[in-house]
Amino acid sequence: MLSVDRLCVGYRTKKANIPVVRDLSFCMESERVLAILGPSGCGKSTLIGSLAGTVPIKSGTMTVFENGNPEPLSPKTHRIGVIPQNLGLLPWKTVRDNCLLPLRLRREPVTEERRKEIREIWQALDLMPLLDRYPTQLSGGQAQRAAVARAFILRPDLLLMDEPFSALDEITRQDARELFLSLWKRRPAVAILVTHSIEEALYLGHSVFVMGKREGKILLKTENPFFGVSDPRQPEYRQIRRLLRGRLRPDEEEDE
Ligand SMILES: Nc1ncnc2c1ncn2[C@@H]1O[C@H](COP(=O)(O)OP(=O)(O)OP(=O)(O)O)[C@@H](O)[C@H]1O
Repeated sequence: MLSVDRLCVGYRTKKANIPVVRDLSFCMESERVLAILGPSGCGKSTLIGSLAGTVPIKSGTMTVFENGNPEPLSPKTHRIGVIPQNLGLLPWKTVRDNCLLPLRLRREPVTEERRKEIREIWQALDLMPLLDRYPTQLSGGQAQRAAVARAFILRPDLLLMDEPFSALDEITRQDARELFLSLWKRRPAVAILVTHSIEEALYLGHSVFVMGKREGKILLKTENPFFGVSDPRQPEYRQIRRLLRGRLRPDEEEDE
């Protein structure tokens, strides 16, 4: 389980302090995906960065409970798989080396069993013919698949995804979502997905948050019974979609 309690994060520039997230609290059970929606600039990437350990927090706690024992979330002690907005592939390394880098940094031995699993991930993502290419030699969709592979190869305890499929056309995007889901089901981790797509949030999130423009406030939290359901036609689906759409409109924030 992941617990975030009264998290405050901001940036300091030469001229000002910029508070971005204030007193944000939420809890996630194991093996769940949380999808976060919110207007541009509301602090979604900042939250992802805080959880990944790349953006320093001002106050608050982020705790992982394993077998009931609390431990502060840290990239040193936890496996945190990140798919950042820019994918974060190193241009001077091949797809193979990019994918294996997190394991090498952690000095993890690649056992025969692990090697088999890595191969299966590459095969599932159709990366085998691309392993010796460099990121600049990949299409947007191929690069995205390499970033997804890299995150899953780590066997993450926590998987953080910042608009991982945003650069893809609609058909490739649908394929990428399905691939993500099948990989996640094999080895379910606590996962947080930032997206601008309501449909994507409802396909990939067990629960969905809508963040507001001001101070990373959560305007709406909803459970989503349509996780992994493609082409839902039930009225309840349309109802949740309408609710989320309404909450994403800027003028809806004022009445909170
Ligand atoms: N390094 C930084 N220094 C100063 N301000 C920053 C920095 N990074 C982000 N910000 C500011 O923090 C706020 C939140 O940015 P963030 O990238 O978290 O938003 P976001 O919700 O992910 O946006 P988008 O949907 O456009 O990606 C914005 O006002 C942004 O200008």
